Amino acid sequence: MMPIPPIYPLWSTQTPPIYPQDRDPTPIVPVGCPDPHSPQEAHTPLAGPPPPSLPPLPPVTRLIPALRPGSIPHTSPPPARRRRRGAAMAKQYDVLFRLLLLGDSGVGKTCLLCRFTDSEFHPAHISTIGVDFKMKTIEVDGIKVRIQIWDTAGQERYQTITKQYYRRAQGIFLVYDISSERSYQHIVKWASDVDEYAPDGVQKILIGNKADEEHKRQVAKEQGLQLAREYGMDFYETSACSNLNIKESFTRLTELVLQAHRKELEGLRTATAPPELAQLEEDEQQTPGGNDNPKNCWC
Ligand SMILES: Nc1nc2c(ncn2[C@@H]2O[C@H](COP(=O)(O)OP(=O)(O)OP(=O)(O)O)[C@@H](O)[C@H]2O)c(=O)[nH]1
Repeated sequence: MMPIPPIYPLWSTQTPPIYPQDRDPTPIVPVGCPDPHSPQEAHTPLAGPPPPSLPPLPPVTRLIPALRPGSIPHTSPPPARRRRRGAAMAKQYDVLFRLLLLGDSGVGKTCLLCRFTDSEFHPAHISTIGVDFKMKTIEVDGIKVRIQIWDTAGQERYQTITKQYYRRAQGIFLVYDISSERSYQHIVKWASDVDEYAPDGVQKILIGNKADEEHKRQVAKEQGLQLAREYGMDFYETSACSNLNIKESFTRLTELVLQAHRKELEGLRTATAPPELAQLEEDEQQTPGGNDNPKNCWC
């Protein structure tokens, strides 16, 4: 029979002895360190004289690259790798640029994106945190256009982050929900933020989403058209749920961006490398959100 160990209350100042049966047979090895008990990792001393002492390491001046506003978060590949990947992608597209989805929380920005890139619709609302993106290549007027579509969080608290992405967009969707008068009224505020933070000449279109919810409609189609006219924008009523005008609206904004950058795109067919209006930052497989988790963020 094993002796019964004494009970040590939590408030006891006495250190309890370690009984052999209490010892953890597996030593704790910090993650990332070689396991000193693993035969493969065992350290074998080198034969011969001890190695000469190494020169002192230079002082570490910067461990983490500074993140400029609107720059690529720390997950982005180094420039050389990006260039190589750009070259590898060269055969697959003629031009690359970036579109941004803006609008109140819950208007359906993520659903529009998922419907367009993956032909999927998610009935649950999981709020985007910060920003996320997906990519898709489409052909417009015989030009293969690779588009990065950035999905931003509609919630007020993320707007300091999301505004940093405006300035690198070539095209912007301003999205409201036809069943929410409030989201329609807020378009004025979104448009004024775009004027303030996005580059001159950025292309915009207005989207009234959830057009399938006719019974809940609070914003007449005419109101959408009127607002779009005031801002000089194209207008679409869409439904991510029933796949109404999704391809049409994404293709239209792409066309507008192409038209706006016609000069830069001249000689496209003779160019050796595709012009990149936006830098190719990551391919889909490597986005933190990936294509599997559209709600992950880069913030
Ligand atoms: N009926 C209907 N529901 C939609 C449509 N688009 C989105 N929804 C629903 O609206 C809710 C919000 O959609 P999201 O795409 O997550 O909204 P969001 O604008 O990305 O929201 P944030 O990430 O918080 O900014 C979800 O429950 C969706 O299923 C649509 O076209 N029709």
